[in-house]
Amino acid sequence: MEASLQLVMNSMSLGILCASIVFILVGKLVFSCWIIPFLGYRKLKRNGFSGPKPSFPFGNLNDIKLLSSFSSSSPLSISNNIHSTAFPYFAVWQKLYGKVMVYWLGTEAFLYIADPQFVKEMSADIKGKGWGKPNVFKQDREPMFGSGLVMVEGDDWVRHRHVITPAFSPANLKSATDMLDRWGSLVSSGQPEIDVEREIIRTAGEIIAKTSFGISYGNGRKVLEKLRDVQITLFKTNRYVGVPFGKYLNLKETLEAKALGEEIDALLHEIIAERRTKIRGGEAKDLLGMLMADDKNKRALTTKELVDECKTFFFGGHETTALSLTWTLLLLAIHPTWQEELREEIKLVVGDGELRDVAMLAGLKKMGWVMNEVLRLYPPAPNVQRQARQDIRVGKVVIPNGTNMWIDVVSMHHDEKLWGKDVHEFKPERFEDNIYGGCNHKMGFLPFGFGGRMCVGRNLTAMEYKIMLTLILTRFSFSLSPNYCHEPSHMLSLRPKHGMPLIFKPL
Ligand code: HEM
Repeated sequence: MEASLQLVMNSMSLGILCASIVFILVGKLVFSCWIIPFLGYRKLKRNGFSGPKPSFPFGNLNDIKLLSSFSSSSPLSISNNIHSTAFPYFAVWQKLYGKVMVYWLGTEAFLYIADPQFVKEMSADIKGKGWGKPNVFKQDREPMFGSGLVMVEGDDWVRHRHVITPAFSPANLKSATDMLDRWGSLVSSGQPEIDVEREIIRTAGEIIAKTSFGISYGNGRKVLEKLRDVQITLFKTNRYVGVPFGKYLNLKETLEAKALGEEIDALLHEIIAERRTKIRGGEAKDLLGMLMADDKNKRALTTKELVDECKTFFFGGHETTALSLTWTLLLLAIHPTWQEELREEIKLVVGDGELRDVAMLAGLKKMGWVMNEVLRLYPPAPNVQRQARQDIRVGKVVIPNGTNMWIDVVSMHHDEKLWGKDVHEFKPERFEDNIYGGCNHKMGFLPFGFGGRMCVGRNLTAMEYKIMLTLILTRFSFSLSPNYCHEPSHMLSLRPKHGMPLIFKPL
């Protein structure tokens, strides 16, 4: 009798324990998925920020999908007025709620900002180290960037940036010449149409693999191909970023990205291990070598940090530069007078010789204007992201601690009020005497971001851009293929959705 009473008591306590655990778990879930976002919503509203009404648990994801489905592409007309094509939902919401408003990715609030004065005021007192990067993207994009420089924060960011910045020295760009040889043989074999997007991304990948990691394209290509696969997987339109348990709604994509991320890590571990043996032999001239040379220093990066930085640089170091060249070739193909202007400038600065001396690049001034104008009209990094790590006062309003921020660079670069009536025209001369291109606000032109977290690779990019464009312009003239279909689209970077076929003629 006593034994069976004990058994009942035991199973009751077990039942109570299980019920308590379930209660706590459900409570935690409701708190993090519903109460916290709801309190955040109220705080943002109290501060006067409005925006499209979110629904639980998807936020505005369904509106984004719906409005994106109306976006159009056209094989015939090429307009540089791209904001409503690439970001139709922001274009619609901006008209309704203004240039600073709130939208929701699942249960994550994002403060959308397309007003340079607001960017200036919100960043006035915050140093690079004080900014966060949205946790929701850190988790989602872990297979691509890990905790590399783009995502890392606080004292770790200071340490990474300190180790990395000096490593940006003039790079070996021989592979650009190899690309042009490849194009030359394609043209002479009777195939004058080339998809320059694919070709240039390949070459820029080759350059970063060689110059930053001292590895052959063969090895680098494996990493780049897998990074590209992760990018495609992560940017499939049907994903639920920000939705609680969203990764389980996209289980196939989540597992695919994770597996690819692990394969990339394994390849990079191999490359790093190989370099460790070489460095002992005294070879440390490229980015990876320099990042590893400090191994005994207490600021040195761990192997996991090195792997993450390699991923970051492999990706960040080739795609943006390649896209700036790709969009340049589009604009030069439809503005042949600018092709001629640049050829004339090259003749004056470089003569008939070869562009060997990096100092010559500074003389290519018009090419610099063209690069800035392309980065204005088609910024390869179309937005800059931050997360508040403290309450931030901007005039009368407060951005609450933890708020994600999405700064819409494309919108600011295409804002008639900032640039004037000719805002959508390709006019490189607007940068002739003015590094801000005549924009009436200094924070209105942000192709490389702003403040302490501004892009570390911007000087390398300018160099690579000028060398590659000089090589292309002195060997070929080019025009647009009738097969080109103009649809700039957002897949982390701003890219031509249907590639960039051009017709090349050797000079
Ligand atoms: C046209 C070419 C490029 C564009 C448009 C571009 C754009 C950007 C932008 C907008 C940011 C964010 C800045 C911010 O948060 O304020 C960034 C950061 C970064 N970029 Fe670039 N980038 C380019 C080329 C490169 C290259 C060639 C490399 C490396 C070789 C590179 C490596 C990085 C890294 C590591 C960061 C993170 C910096 C930090 O948070 O401290 N980028 N870039």
